[in-house]
Amino acid sequence: MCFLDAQWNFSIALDINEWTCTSRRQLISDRACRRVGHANSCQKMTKRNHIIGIILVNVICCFVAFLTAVDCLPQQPNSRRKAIVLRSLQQVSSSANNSLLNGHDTDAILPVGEAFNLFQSYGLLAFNINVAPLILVSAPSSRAIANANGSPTQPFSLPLFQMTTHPVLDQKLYKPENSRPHMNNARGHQQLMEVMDRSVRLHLCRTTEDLMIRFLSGFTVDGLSKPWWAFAAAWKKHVIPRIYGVPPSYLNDDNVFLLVRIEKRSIVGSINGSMLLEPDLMAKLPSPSVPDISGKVDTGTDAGSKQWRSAVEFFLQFGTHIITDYSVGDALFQVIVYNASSLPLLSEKMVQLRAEQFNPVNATKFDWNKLLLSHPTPVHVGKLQLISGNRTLINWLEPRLAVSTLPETIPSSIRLLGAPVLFNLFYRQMQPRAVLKVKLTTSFCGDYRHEYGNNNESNTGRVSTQMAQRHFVKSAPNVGFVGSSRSLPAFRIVVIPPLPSFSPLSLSLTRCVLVLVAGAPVDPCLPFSLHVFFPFSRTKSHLSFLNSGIMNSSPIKGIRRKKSLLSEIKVLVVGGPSVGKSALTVRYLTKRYIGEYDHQSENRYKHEAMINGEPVIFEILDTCPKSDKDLLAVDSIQWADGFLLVYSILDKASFDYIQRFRRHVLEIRNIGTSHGKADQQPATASNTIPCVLVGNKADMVHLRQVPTHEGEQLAKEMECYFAEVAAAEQVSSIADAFVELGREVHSVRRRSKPPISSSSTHSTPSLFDRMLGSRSSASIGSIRAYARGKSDSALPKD
Ligand SMILES: Nc1nc2c(ncn2[C@@H]2O[C@H](COP(=O)(O)OP(=O)(O)OP(=O)(O)O)[C@@H](O)[C@H]2O)c(=O)[nH]1
Repeated sequence: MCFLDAQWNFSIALDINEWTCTSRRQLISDRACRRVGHANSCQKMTKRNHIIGIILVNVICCFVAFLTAVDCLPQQPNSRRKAIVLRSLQQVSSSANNSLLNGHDTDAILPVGEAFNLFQSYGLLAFNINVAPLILVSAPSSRAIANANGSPTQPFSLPLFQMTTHPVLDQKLYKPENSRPHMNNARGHQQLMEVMDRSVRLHLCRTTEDLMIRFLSGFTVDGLSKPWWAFAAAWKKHVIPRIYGVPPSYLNDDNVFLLVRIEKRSIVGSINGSMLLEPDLMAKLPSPSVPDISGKVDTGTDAGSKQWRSAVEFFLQFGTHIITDYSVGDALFQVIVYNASSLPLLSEKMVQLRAEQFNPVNATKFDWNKLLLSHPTPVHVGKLQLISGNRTLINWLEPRLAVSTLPETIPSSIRLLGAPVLFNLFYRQMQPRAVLKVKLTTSFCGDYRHEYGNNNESNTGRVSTQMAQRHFVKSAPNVGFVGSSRSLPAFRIVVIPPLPSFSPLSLSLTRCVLVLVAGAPVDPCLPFSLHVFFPFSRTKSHLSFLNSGIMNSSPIKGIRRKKSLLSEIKVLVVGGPSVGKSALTVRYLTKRYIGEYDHQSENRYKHEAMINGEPVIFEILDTCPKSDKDLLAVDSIQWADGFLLVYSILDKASFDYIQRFRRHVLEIRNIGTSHGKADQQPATASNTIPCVLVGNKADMVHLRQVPTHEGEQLAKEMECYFAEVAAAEQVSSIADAFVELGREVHSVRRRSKPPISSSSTHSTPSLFDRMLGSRSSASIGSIRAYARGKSDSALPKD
């Protein structure tokens, strides 16, 4: 609970949308404060929030302690991040000042220097949550919400920086290459040759560092002659093999590496302008009234150690970077490992390859695999990986690229070079889901920008702080720049994106304020500290961290309503393995697509939504069948009020699964009717079992195995809603499916008389309870015990 002792009262702008209770509580505070129009109300609210906060902190700390004890939490960084998430959920309770922030309803409080990564679907570089300091302002300003009578308010906080976000997936910028070149005419060959020429790269890397340089070649930071250090500084030793898809024993200098990379840059953009500093605050900057920070920052030998009085001072001293250029797309890569003694032969072959220039006309004459996989024979062929982490496409590609030139059959990306038709098909499937290039440029205060270009003064991989600062002092006295000293191992990169507004349908790349801190250890007193995370660090624990984030941040905690007003809808998400059930569920809950999900266990979530103008709580059970044959336990089926039936349009077997599941449910229902309701008319599935049918992965229509009309036909038979969706790309259509299911459950409930008494609303018997009578009620008991979390019973009453 050390964070409770934190002296600072800085804030971050945290885009956690509706899946945190903090924003909701913040909203409530804000609205209440505006209604009353008096600062006292904020204080009262704050007091109450504070008490609730402390209680929740205690509960959550116990939970974290428990997880740590059972070793569920990953090592320090993740657990630290987890603690930060939890902390963020609580600290808003002391955010009276925040309620004065106009237009910052979704802000939450984290101490400056704390942040964690939420956005894992950005490919190589995942951006992180804002840690912009609030500064205390003692006089009212134009941005402050003054009292109704215009009298001066109490001191309040404002964020130091206001920055815009930039939509990097702007549909206007994205031009999907849909037309397939006609392979049988010269123009088609020419087109394909051009595509291959610009997208295929083979890099012979003599050392592991060489490999890293090639791997991170799209990421640059002005002023750094070796920018990869900045980006790779966050790579943990044990994560690096996973990043390359090569076992650790091969990553040494006894070997050389061939990096095969096929890249598709769908969107290339640049961002003009720069960070804005609040004009009100700019005037106050020389002596901002901020809480004292007694932290000590070790900036290495270049800059020396210094006591930083405030975050602002630190910032002024060290300056910032923002993103000025970026590109979004996807890239396939594979690392092939050879013994170092093969280097001369490999170099010779590379020359030969370059001479051929991947011309598809010539490509067919070549046995590319023989050329690169037979002689010299690699000691290891790494995994095929896509930077975006899109496993579906890799699963599709792997069998098509299998070669048996080696002792075992291994998918080889080199095969694509000799198979233009396959290359073309694959290339068109690559979607813009990963950030492939980022250029960070020094910027400050809107009108200043300087580019170092290639800085030859420092060839150590670290910019010379003294040199940078000399420059800044000359040209812009307020701007500083920090580099790492030679004595320290690497840069720590600090990304401070501002007020992220990740719109549901378009990926927004937040322009980052970035502070490079000389390889200093994370210092709790350091104003800004953060790692850059990579998609390959999506370990199981990382995923469970994310899941637990969703769980812990259940909006239920923030609902201030009588329980009985909220009806509960239990939804079972059903479908064969890997159809995208988790992707759909997480997309609905968080509006985000992560790419990889926990396949080992069922996950249960709660989420508040409006159905027909009424608030409801969706309790969603994301199932996890072991195989196509696993049609789920009867208990789970009985538990549900409705089913979200998911199949993948790329997988006929998953469509068949839905049909088998439907029969299974009907059989269970027949058991129910034969036991207790034999005299009843057998109802159709549709009028008793609310369900919706969803065909997922509609973004990959080229690989479709289930035609739309078959989905429609099945939905017609079940008399239910049907849609083809893509969890990877859509939000609203997925939300529609859930809402539609909620409506269906409501209408079935209305049809089934007698109406449910208000006292039992919270534990509304499921449809199967009602159909199967007491037998099922008893069996559900155990599940209910789980479903009734503490958070429910602790709901404050109006
Ligand atoms: N292209 C594409 N891939 C998707 C989509 N939805 C999910 N995936 C991918 O499909 C794979 C499986 O997704 P999951 O959400 O784990 O599927 P699941 O049904 O929960 O899997 P199990 O838990 O094993 O039953 C992952 O690699 C996802 O990235 C989609 O709309 N489009």
